[in-house]
Amino acid sequence: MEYLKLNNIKKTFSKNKFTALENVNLTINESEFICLLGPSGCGKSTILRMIAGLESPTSGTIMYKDKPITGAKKEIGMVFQNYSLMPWLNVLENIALGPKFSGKSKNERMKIAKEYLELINMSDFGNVYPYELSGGMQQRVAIARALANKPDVLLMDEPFGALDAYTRIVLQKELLRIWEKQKITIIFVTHSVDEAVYLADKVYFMKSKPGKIYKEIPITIPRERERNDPLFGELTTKLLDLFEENNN
Ligand SMILES: Nc1ncnc2c1ncn2[C@@H]1O[C@H](COP(=O)(O)OP(=O)(O)OP(=O)(O)O)[C@@H](O)[C@H]1O
Repeated sequence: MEYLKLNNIKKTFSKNKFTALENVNLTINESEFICLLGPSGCGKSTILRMIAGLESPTSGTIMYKDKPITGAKKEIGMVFQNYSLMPWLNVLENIALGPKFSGKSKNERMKIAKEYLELINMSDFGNVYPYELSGGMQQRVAIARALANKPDVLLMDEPFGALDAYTRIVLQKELLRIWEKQKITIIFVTHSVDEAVYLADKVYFMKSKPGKIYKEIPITIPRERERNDPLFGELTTKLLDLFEENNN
């Protein structure tokens, strides 16, 4: 059985007849950490939205455990760049939202929410409202909220893009800790070469006009990765060269 497979995907938006993606083939294994990297407009978010079942391909198929994805699924969760927390709910209530929609009792959902609050090291912040938290903390809560649905696959669309450099590094490390503990599959969209090399098992570098996957780069640096590892520098240069080539 193949875990997650995109077969010859084409995506044309009917509104403007714009072909955003063509010929996209991608096979993702269970528990892998994949980064989609590439210039603005190459279709990274469109790929995520299709895997999430929020858009459908114009042609081609997306198979999850050998079944086509035809709409949103509980097994596939998503985290966006802009936190998307409900401002009128406190942290625990935000995390408990998914379990609430899936019909869990108040006791059960609060138990689940506390478990994930602990996972993100924010046990003391359950009663706090999103506006009282820093961007980094809000994004931690958004991750916990997605995980509380117990997804097998987590789609992350530039989740750290709006954070300052230091917070971003801290959350990258946190995310790896959570990924190793939860053994989920992560598909992570980023513009940052450094972030992709730090996080991914494999980086898929994409090209635009039309968007396609141009190269698969396995990141072979042993974990925990150090940015001063010579291989880190080598892979970073290789990916930066791909950006350069794609701009010419
Ligand atoms: N609903 C839509 N209707 C028409 N065109 C769209 C739509 N959504 C995306 N596009 C276009 O499809 C292309 C791919 O968009 P997408 O957001 O997937 O790219 P991206 O690589 O994620 O970009 P960025 O890195 O800037 O977020 C872009 O040219 C975008 O303008």
